[in-house]
Amino acid sequence: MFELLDIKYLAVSVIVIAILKNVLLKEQKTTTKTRISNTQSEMVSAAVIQNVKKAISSSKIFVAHKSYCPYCHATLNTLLKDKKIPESKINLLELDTMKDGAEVQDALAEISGQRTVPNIYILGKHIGGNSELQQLDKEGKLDELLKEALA
Ligand SMILES: N[C@@H](CCC(=O)N[C@@H](CS)C(=O)NCC(=O)O)C(=O)O
Repeated sequence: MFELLDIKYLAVSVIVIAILKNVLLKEQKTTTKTRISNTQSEMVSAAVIQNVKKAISSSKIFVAHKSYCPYCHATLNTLLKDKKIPESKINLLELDTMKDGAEVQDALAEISGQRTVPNIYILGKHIGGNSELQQLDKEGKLDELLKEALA
């Protein structure tokens, strides 16, 4: 009688362990898949990086910005209103409204090490964001740079 019960318990235990093992294995597989797809979605394609580099190097002034960003508004105010740079002389990329803006932002982060906007380049040289632009202006170096860019 006892022996029969023991065998029953043993059989039930083996089944429970097998089910648990199966569930754990399935969970592990899903986690690995999620990690792989996350990595892939964070990758910027070489073609996009190449295109962004080309846009930077072929622009006298390059500003990646976002429509709602107050730092971007300050930068554009400085360049367009204070410094009277014609809009046609600035390569303006509005990342939140353009197609592929998120990818361009990823590429910019890769190229310049800066993820935030505005992301400013003058004559292919990375200036930084709005703080750096305003600092250059305070130091009296911005006018010279802009003059050189528009010469
Ligand atoms: N210190 C920076 C601040 C820029 C900043 O924080 N920009 C925000 C938008 S207003 C940003 O880029 N956030 C991340 C994002 O939009 O992806 C500067 O002066 O440019």
